[in-house]
Amino acid sequence: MFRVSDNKSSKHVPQIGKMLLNCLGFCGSMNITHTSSSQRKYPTVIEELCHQFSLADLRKSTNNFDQNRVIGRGLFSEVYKGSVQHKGASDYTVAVKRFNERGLEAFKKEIELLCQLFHPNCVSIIGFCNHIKEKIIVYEYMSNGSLADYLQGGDAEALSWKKRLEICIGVARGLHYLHTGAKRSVFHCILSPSTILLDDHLKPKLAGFGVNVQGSRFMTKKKQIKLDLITGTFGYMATEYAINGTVTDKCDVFSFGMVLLEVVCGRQYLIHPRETEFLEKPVEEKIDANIKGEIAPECWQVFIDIAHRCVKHEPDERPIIGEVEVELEHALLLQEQADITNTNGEYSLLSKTVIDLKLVREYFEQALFHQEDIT
Ligand SMILES: Nc1ncnc2c1ncn2[C@@H]1O[C@H](COP(=O)(O)OP(=O)(O)OP(=O)(O)O)[C@@H](O)[C@H]1O
Repeated sequence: MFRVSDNKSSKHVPQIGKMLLNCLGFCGSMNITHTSSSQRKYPTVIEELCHQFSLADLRKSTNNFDQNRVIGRGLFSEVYKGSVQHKGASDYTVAVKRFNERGLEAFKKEIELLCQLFHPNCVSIIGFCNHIKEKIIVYEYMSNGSLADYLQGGDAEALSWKKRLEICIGVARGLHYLHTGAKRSVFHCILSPSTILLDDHLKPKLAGFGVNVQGSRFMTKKKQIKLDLITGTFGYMATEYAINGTVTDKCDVFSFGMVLLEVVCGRQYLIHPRETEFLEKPVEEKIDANIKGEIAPECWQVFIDIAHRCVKHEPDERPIIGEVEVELEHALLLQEQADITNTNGEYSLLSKTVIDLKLVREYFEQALFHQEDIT
C-alpha cells in the first residue's frame, strides 16, 4: 500500500506529499539495504563528526519547539527557525530540523554525509543533538526558503528567467559535485523544488540528504544499488527507482529534468498522470506568465533540449549531470548575448516541444490505482 506523508509543506505553502512506496513490488521499511560492498566505510560514530548541541540549547533556541517557528516539514522531520551561539554571535540564525521517530536512519545518514560535503551549492551543517529522545540537526538558515515556496507560493514574479537559469545552474553544480566531486559518488534520490533551498541572494543549495545513496567514486551506470525502501515524491522520481529501487546518477538527472520543467512552467509538471490536456500541450504554451517574453529563442532551444533529454524514460538516454551543467551555462550565455542585441522588447518562441512522459505516467497511474484501491 501507499502511505502518503503529511503535506511536505512550509508553514504557508501546501506542497506535494512524499510517498513511501509499498506496493507493486515496492517494499516498505525505513531501513535502506545496500547491496554494494563499497558502502559505508566512512565513520559512523556521529559524535566525532561535528559540533554537538545540548537539547536544552535547542529548546531555548526554538522557544521550546514553538509551532509558530515551523518553517518546513519533511516526511521524517519538522524544521524550525532558531538562533544559537555560533561564529562569535549569540543569536546566529539557524534552521533546526527535529526528526520524528521514523527519522532515525535519515538523521544518521544526513549527518554522516553533510560532515563530508563542502560545496557552495550544498547546505552546511552547523551541529546536531543526539539526545536519547530527540534527534536534531542544525543547519545554516536559508532565508528565502525552498524553490517550491517561491514557485508555488506566489513569489514566482520575483524570479526573472535569468535568475531561474542561474538557480538551475547552481543546482546542476551541486549535483555534479555530489556525483563526481566528493570521495564517493552520492545520489540525492529525492531532488525536488522542496529540497532546493535559496539563500539571501537566491543562490541555491541542495538539502534533504536523509535518503542519499553512496557508491564508489565515479560509479558507472552498471553498478547499481538496490534499495529495500523507496522514498520520494511522484512526479520527480525516475520510474526505475520508483519501481525497482535501482539507483544511479541518472535518477537524479531525471528528477532535475522535472525541476527544470517546473522552473519554466511555474507549477509542478507532473501532478497527476491523467491531466492529459496540460501534459500533451507543447511546453511553449505553458511557460509561466511571469517570464513569458523574457526567453530568447536561441537560449530556449538549448534549455528545452537538455530538459527533454533529462526526463527520457531510458536512463541511458539521459545525459550525465556534467553535460547538463555545461548546456545550462551555454543557455545562459546565449540569453545574455541575445539581451545585448535585442531592441524589440519581448521575445516570442515559435517552436513547439511536447514532452513524452507516457511511460512515466503509466507507472504513476498504476501506483495511484493501487493506492485508490486500498484507501
Ligand atoms: N536550512 C534551512 N533553511 C531554511 N528552511 C529550511 C532549511 N532546511 C529545511 N528548510 C525547510 O524545511 C523543508 C523541509 O526540509 P528538507 O528539504 O531538509 O526536508 P526533507 O529532506 O524533505 O525532510 P525529511 O528528511 O524529513 O524527509 C524545506 O522544503 C524548507 O522549506
